Amino acid sequence: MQLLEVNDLSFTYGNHEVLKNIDLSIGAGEVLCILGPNGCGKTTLLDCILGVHRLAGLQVYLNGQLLQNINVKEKAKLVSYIPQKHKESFPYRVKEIVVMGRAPYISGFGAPKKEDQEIVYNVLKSLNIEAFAEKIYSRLSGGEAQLVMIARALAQETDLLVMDEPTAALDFKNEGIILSNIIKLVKDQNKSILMATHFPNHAFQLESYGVSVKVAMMKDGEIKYYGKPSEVINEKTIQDIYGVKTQIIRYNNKKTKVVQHSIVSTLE
Ligand SMILES: Nc1ncnc2c1ncn2[C@@H]1O[C@H](COP(=O)(O)OP(=O)(O)OP(=O)(O)O)[C@@H](O)[C@H]1O
Repeated sequence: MQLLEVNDLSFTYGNHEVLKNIDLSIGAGEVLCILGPNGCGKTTLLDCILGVHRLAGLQVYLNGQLLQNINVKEKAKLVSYIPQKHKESFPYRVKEIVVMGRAPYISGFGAPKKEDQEIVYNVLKSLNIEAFAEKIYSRLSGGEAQLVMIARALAQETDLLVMDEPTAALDFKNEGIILSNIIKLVKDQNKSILMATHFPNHAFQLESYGVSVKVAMMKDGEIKYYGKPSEVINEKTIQDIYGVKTQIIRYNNKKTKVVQHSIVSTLE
């Protein structure tokens, strides 16, 4: 059974058809990267899967259960969401933000138990950010805040994590830190990740580090190419999707000792 299965999903805003006949699936320990130009429907697709948009038919299954049949609390135990940017005006401490991930396990008006606090500490430790615990979340840098969002999702203990452009607005170093953590989550903890990204090279990098990764390349609300990064991302498909000329470079990744692909745009 797949963790996530999407069958023939179409979605319209008013009479604007934004998603057309989307099929995809994610199993345990797999990553699916959604690639595609601005406005092609990536966020709408994530929102349909998260249940933000109401669906009427039999299109989305989480852990074998039809999305509409899962109540909010149960859904929060199956899938967690890591937003692109998260603004928090109240001066919460990091540990308070992360403990919010425990909400589906806390009953009614109950407070987090010792066990919840331990889980929070353990996830902060697993991401090497335990030193942030007492810091005020809204004062963190973009990269630090993104790690805290990942920590909150891990505290939620779901097998599937949905990320909307997890490295948007991050500098080169922080982008690498987030990607390494994604690799660890999948390889060490068998997590599954659905992520929208603007960077085809992210998919190549995950592949070269031995992650089981696929890409869905979208254009105008449709998935036009679907498969392993090294099999579907190339000069032709990128030209079709984004309308830009590129060149794929292949080189030996000294760390992984495998041939890694990288795509660069060739400016005209
Ligand atoms: N709430 C809405 N009501 C009407 N149209 C919307 C709404 N949200 C998005 N759209 C439209 O749906 C299309 C897909 O938008 P979406 O945000 O899913 O694209 P995206 O691929 O995530 O874009 P980006 O890469 O810029 O984040 C766009 O044409 C957008 O204008």
